Amino acid sequence: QVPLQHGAHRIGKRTDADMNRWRDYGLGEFIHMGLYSILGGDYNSMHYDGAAEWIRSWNKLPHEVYDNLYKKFDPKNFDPEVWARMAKNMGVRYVTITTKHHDGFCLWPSKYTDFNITKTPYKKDMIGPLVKAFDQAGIDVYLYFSVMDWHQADWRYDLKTVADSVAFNRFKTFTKNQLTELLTLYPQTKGLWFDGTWDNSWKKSGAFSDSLDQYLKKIHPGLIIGSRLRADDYGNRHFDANGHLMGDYEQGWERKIPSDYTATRGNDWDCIMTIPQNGWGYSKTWMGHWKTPYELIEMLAKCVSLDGNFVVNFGPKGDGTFRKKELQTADSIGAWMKVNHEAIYNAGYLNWTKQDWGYYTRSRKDGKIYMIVFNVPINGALKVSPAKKEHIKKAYLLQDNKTLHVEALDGNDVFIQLEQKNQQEPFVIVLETGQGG
Ligand SMILES: C[C@@H]1N[C@@H](C#Cc2ccccc2)[C@H](O)[C@@H]1O
Repeated sequence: QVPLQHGAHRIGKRTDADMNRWRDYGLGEFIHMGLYSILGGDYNSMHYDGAAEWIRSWNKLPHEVYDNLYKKFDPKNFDPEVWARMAKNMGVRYVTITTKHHDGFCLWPSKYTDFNITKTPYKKDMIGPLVKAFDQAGIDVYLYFSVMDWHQADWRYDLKTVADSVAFNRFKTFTKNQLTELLTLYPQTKGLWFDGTWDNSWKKSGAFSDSLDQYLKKIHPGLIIGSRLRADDYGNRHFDANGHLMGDYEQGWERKIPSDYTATRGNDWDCIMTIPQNGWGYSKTWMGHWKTPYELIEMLAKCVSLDGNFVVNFGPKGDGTFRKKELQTADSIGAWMKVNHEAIYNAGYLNWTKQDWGYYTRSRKDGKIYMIVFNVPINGALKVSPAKKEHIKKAYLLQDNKTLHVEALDGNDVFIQLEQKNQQEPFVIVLETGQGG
């Protein structure tokens, strides 16, 4: 073990009520809204082929032009109730909203920079009404905050000189002040989602990141912060030099999902996912493949089957409305969740052998086992190999309680026989098990 002052201070999962609630969410939503939403990935009739919220880094777009977009920011059709209703209908249980992305523009009336929403034609705070609307809809709110801030003169990518460190110390104070402001203005917030912490300046600030983490949890008990905030004594992020997770959950799964349970290292984690191939802020042109609702539902099932949560990203337009494709996706996922949420909420990993037909989840409430089926074999029989000493007593379709025939095979294995083989969408089978031979 490497001696560390600023490594993980807890080994293993958080087990308090706030974290248990986080663990049971299953499905979440991410929302990226900012100045980049105005451009939608385009400038001067050219399309930026990177992630739309990174357009300020495009060499064809002068920084001054981008930074002056605040003069045009006016989401006239923004209605927090509409955003909350969409999320509720989709079946999400937590939402993460950008308060400040890498460009440094604040969607709340920050008193620590004029680069904020009160200086725009819209003038009004967006974060407060959103936190209220989601909270009233019973959806927990998390605030995304980018440490990297391209607008702040004291931001540094690295600390090479004394002057760098003097400036970055001012920047760290600015950061702490803004975070204190967010938690004070929006006390309903359940957690902070940090981003923009990959540069050397922050990697060299492990002691500060540790003290900031502890300070934020002191002023906001129960606050949930993932592994993207901290760096250890040697600049390691997510996992310290001894391989221990620094954070309440692993926050590294951005547009990727663990291959199996081993890859989760037994930690809490969630996967954040874009509907297009890449790009989090609104883009007029979705490049590459657009994930279908069924692809997203399969990712959801896989994440929950591996003890994680799955978070789908939406990028509203500059006027505050969502593109049709995103509304349709939310509707489709919501329709599936209305029938099958029992296999997703309060559910997690089951240590049975993974089969080709889909994913197992096990309820953390009553131990019920669910088969989320995506691939029905030609023979219409779904193989199940329960763990030793567990045997299948009954199998039935969640959607209509129709009992299915369970055919005993060698040992403890069974075939669940499907009378109807031409399923048109993913479905769930509930298994009731018993102990014994
Ligand atoms: C949650 C996501 N993190 C941000 C990023 C990034 C990024 C930066 C460099 C290389 C690869 C990815 C994206 O802009 C979005 O906010």
